[in-house]
Formats: sequence, structure tokens, C-alpha cells
Amino acid sequence: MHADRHSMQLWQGRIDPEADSPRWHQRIQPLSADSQPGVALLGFASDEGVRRNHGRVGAVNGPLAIRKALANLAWHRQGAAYDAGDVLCADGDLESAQARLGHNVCALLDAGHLPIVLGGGHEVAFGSWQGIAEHLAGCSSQIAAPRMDAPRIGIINFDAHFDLRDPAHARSSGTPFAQIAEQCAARGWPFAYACLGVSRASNTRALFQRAAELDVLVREDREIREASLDVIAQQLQAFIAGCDAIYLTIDIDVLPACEAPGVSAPAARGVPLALLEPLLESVRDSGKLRLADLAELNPEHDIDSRTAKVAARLIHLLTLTG
Ligand SMILES: N=CN[C@@H](CCC(=O)O)C(=O)O
Ligand SMILES: [Mn+2]
Ligand SMILES: [Mn+2]
Repeated sequence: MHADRHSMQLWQGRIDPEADSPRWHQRIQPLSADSQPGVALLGFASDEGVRRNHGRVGAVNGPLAIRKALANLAWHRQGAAYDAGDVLCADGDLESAQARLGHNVCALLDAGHLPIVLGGGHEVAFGSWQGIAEHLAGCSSQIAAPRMDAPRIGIINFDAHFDLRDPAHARSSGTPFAQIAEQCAARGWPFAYACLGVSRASNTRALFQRAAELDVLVREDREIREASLDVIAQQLQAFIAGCDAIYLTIDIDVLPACEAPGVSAPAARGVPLALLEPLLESVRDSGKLRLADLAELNPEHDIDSRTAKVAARLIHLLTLTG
């Protein structure tokens, strides 16, 4: 069940001579069975879902690129952070990789960590969700998990795309939230999904229709403006208030192509980082965030590691208060 461990040697960066100047590469530790609760980074090295979705592959190397960018960022945390290794997708067997990701995420949650999963294509979401579902259903271990019969797991996705395509055609990076909706229906669990940053130009009428049928909280990219931030943050808080736990998933392609060129499907418009940050802070500070992942970083198409730096900064933001 364990993720593949890699050398901690990749955590390298500047070492400042001044006192009290730590960076991530000087503080992150390998995860061990007796690690105190902290932030746990877990890679999901897969772009099989992107390949099945006819996108530009390369996200398989996302976890490595994010770690390298994060390594040199300044460390401002009080609590611990761990590298929990990578879950690999081998031989195109995405379903088994997602199941392994789920078991690993569940184990991290059972141990009291905040898992942050580093994708990988957005197929990462179906594995991440399996992990929090397994944890909340309390079926994976005897550890004191808060067993719930029908947990209301709020999914907050910042994405230019719904990723609600019909999985009957292919299970891919374009289907994870439809797969989760199917799982919820089969278990009699509520499906609570908010998708922010959606591009009307990049999602068909059928996808908007499916989102409406599933009662998705939708905010389009053009709706997210400086003047609307407070209202949207309030709507998010109302969504969160109705949920037992929050799973946050960030598809880097929600950002404009100039801020995030290294993705499978760059956004012509997008939502700038400066507008995303306050919304992410309100999710982080809600007290219900249990799991986060970052998807779709494709280093092959990055420019000057711009996209990897954005991804690293998002992790920095999500973990700043811990
Ligand atoms: N995860 C990606 N989802 C998008 C990709 C769109 C594209 O490749 O243009 C989708 O399926 O809609
Ligand atoms: Mn997307
Ligand atoms: Mn996506």
C-alpha cells in the first residue's frame, strides 16, 4: 500500500547565511509511521487520464516539478511537513493507480495529516476522493476515524473545466467528478460539488446541463472579479457550512495561460492568481479543509518553470497557517 519513496536529495535550494532563514528544502522530512500530524505531500505521477482525454501528456512529471519549485520557497510554518513519496501509474492501469492513491490518502488522513496530492492529470481527483471517502466511512482501519454513514464531502474545484464528461465513453482526466457523482449515488451519499473558474467557451452545453442536473455551484471565469470576490467568498462559505469535510482540488489550467502556460489545456482567459488567492484563503481558513490536490501541471510545456512556481506558491498559501 505504501507509495514509492524517492530520495530526499531532490529537495535542494539556496541556504542563507542569516539566522532564521529556513526554506522548504531545509525543513521537509521523509514521512514515517510515527510522524506527528502535519502536512503530507504525496505525488500522483500519472497522465494516463490526459492521454485518454486526447490532451497533451507530460503531467506525469508534475510531482517532481512542483517539489523542485517548492524546495526553494521560504518556510514560514510552525508545524511539520513531510514528503510521502509518489503513487505511480504503470502500464496505463489508471484504475489501480487511483485505488492505490486512495489507500495512501486514507492512511494519511487516519494518521491525522493534511494530505496535499501533487498531480498528475485531473484523474488524480478520483483517487483523492476515494481516500477521503474511505477515511470518513471508517472502513479502512481501526484507527479512530470519524465514521459517517453518508458523509457530505464538499468538493471545491477551481478549474476552467467541469470534468463531468460521461465516464461510459472513457474514464479520463475529463471525468473524475462524474465518476465521484456515480459513486455517491451508488452509496446513497450526497454529491456536493462547487466548480469555480469555468470557461463557457471550453465546456459544451451538455456539460453545463449535467452540472445543472447535479446541482453544482458554478461560477464562471468572467464572474470572478475584484468587485465580486466578497460575494463569491460568502457563497463558498455557505457551501462549506453544509458539508462535513472539504476536499479542495485546483486544476492549474484555471489560471490564465500567461500565468500558467505549462498545462494540458491553457486558458485563453482564466482567473488570475491575485483573484484566486483570497478565495483559497477562505477555504483554507474554513476549519473543514481535510484534503487538497493540484492537477494538470505539465512541465514539458512550462516556460521558465512559471507554472511550477505558481503551483508551489499555492501549496505555500494552503500550508501557511499550519
Ligand atoms: N481535465 C481536463 N479536462 C478538459 C480538457 C479540455 C481540453 O483538452 O481542451 C476537458 O475534458 O474538458
Ligand atoms: Mn481544467
Ligand atoms: Mn480539470
